[in-house]
Amino acid sequence: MSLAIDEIVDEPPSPAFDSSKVTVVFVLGGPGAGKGTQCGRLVEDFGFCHLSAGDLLRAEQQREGSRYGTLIQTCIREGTIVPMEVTIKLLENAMAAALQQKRSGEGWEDERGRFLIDGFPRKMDQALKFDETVCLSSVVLYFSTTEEVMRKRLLVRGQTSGREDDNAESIKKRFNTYKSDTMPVIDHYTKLGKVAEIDSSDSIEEVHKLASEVVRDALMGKYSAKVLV
Ligand SMILES: Nc1ncnc2c1ncn2[C@@H]1O[C@H](COP(=O)(O)OP(=O)(O)OP(=O)(O)O)[C@@H](O)[C@H]1O
Ligand SMILES: O=c1ccn([C@@H]2O[C@H](COP(=O)(O)O)[C@@H](O)[C@H]2O)c(=O)[nH]1
Repeated sequence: MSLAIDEIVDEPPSPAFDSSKVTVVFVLGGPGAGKGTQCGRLVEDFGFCHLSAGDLLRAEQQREGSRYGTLIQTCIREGTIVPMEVTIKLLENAMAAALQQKRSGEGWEDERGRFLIDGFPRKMDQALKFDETVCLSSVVLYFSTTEEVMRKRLLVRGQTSGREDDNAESIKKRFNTYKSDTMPVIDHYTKLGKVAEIDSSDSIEEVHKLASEVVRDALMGKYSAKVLV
């Protein structure tokens, strides 16, 4: 007996969220560049849902019964990248939960949504996988400043943050990982015309003005999502 099957077409999986409805803005920059601070301001301006990959990982690390707790703790302390499957699943779940809440306000009508994904993708494998399976990103906000500025900010933050990685030794490791793993991601998106670089050396207010202008342009489609090649 022969079993008929349809033609087998080797197509990539379609993303979980449609990028014509769901806007994903990646937020990158070195440790302490000011990503989280600026995301907070952009949420107020534009009604984004702000998802920090680091915060999601720290919450998973603390969650009772998590099978990834120890792995996440080690990676964070050593400044290395948690395997992408864990981070991408946490982000996808958080996006689905935010969309299910059916928020109101600009950018959330008719099953739409807008997300600032902070501190992600940190490595090329994450970038490719997220764009392919979760949602094609539209723009990357890249906050750039010097290591000296970042180190100073992190050491000040470390006095009160309680973060295991805001100390001189971890900061050094995080800078190394940033250069080896994250800079190639920024180069990749630069080639696709998706990167808006913002100098974040200035005061929070000044950086916010620049970031706000870029995001306004991005939401008007200046950085249209391109298919990765
Ligand atoms: N423009 C700025 N001028 C001075 N201090 C700043 C500025 N932006 C942020 N900070 C301070 O620097 C510290 C790091 O900022 P923030 O947490 O936003 O950085 P981040 O890029 O999200 O860091 P990480 O990647 O480590 O989470 C915080 O204490 C914050 O208050
Ligand atoms: O995609 C990611 C994002 C973060 N991590 C790990 O978390 C820490 C802290 O991240 P912050 O953005 O500074 O809060 C980072 O150093 C990595 O160890 C990750 O693995 N993957």
